[in-house]
Amino acid sequence: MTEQTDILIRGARLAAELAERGGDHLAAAPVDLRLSGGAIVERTAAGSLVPRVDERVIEADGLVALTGLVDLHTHLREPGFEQSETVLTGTRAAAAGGFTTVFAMANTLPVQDTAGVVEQVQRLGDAAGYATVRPIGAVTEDLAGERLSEIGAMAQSRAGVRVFSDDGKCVHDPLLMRRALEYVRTFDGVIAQHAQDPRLTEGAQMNEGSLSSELGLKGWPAVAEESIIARDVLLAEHTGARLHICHLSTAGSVEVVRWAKARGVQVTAEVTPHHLILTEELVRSYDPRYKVNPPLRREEDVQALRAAVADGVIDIIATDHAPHPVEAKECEWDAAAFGMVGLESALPIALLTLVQTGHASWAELERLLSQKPAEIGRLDGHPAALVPGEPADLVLVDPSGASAFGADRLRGLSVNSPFLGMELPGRVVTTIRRGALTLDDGELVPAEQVAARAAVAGPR
Ligand SMILES: NC(=O)N[C@@H](CC(=O)O)C(=O)O
Ligand SMILES: [Zn+2]
Ligand SMILES: [Zn+2]
Repeated sequence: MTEQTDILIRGARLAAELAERGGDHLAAAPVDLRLSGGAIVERTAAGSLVPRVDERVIEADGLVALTGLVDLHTHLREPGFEQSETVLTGTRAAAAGGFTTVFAMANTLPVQDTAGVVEQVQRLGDAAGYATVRPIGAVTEDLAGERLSEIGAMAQSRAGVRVFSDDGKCVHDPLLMRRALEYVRTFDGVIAQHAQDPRLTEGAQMNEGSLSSELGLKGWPAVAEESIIARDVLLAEHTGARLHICHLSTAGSVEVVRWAKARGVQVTAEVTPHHLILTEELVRSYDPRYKVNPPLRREEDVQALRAAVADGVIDIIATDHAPHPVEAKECEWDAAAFGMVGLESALPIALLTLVQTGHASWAELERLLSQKPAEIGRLDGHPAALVPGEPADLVLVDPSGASAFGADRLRGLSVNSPFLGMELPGRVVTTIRRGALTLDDGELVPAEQVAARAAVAGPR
């Protein structure tokens, strides 16, 4: 059972060859792909490769193949919050969503602010085997915003951390932010900022505007996000370091990032699937499933974010998968936790909001969800394309039709998805990591089998 089986994928269409926006996913010529020893070894026109004895054949007619998805913003919750998610359960959700790598946010307990903790998280990921886990290091000790964490030790550790973030909290002190940028610049790292001015958002519960007044909930102004982004792009310019902005949520943030990019600042930006579709109107229900940080904004913001993906101001889609236990969500709005799970719904929402609306082609989707996040995170061992010689990390998607997104689609420990019950396109059919199946015809491969394969392959 544990030895590596070769895989023959027959008749897949490659996302990379579907470069036209609004085009038909059958427009590309189908290909056969042979995977062996963890790599892609052959690629030919469909119908040319003959299955070998013992080779696993996957019929992919009508399916689109992308390089494995990479999430630069996942909360795996372990260590410390294992009732919400663990590295194992979170990476199972990742595999179900077509992800082969996740970057694990640092707001664990203990916080991922030492070499020991990041190495522990990476080891748990290696052992589980469902996805490559790349820990993110905290910028400040205990996320307290007072002293820089052991950034150098985490970068030099076995985990080789390149992404640092206090996500959940903003690095608010400009001097600390400056020092952190100067530090990561020395080894080509990046600071991923959760842009939220804490003073402007004290007690905030939803987007600030006429609706927050109407509902009597304390507002979260757009300027609380935009002012931090404006400051930080200037600090990035001053230091010459790389800056990444987490979960952009307002039209104004897009304009600030556009301005910075035009000046040549090394800034990249992410948007979550939920901010590409949901608006503050949902808060009228007072259903805490819609409570998230940053808050759901206005329709104009949703449209501006989609347009920013289309014109390249926004670089990537990241899930901000934020699992919370039932008690933290089935309560009054004010008392509920901020956050939504998102790994399993990311690709369907991206198809619905970007590909089906003509904002992005399939080829661009592969950049948004795989190539560019890998580049920002300086991820080693990620395939640049589905061509011979590259690692066999890939996903097969069935874009035809739509179906109700049910709780059965959620494979992590928590069920706080805002998309339950929605008709969504795009079923993730097969996920392959390092040449081994993690998701097989919509079903997760059993944990023992995935772990045994991962043990044979060794840590990446
Ligand atoms: N997005 C959220 O609403 N919550 C995140 C923190 C964060 O991403 O800021 C969490 O850790 O729960
Ligand atoms: Zn955040
Ligand atoms: Zn987050």
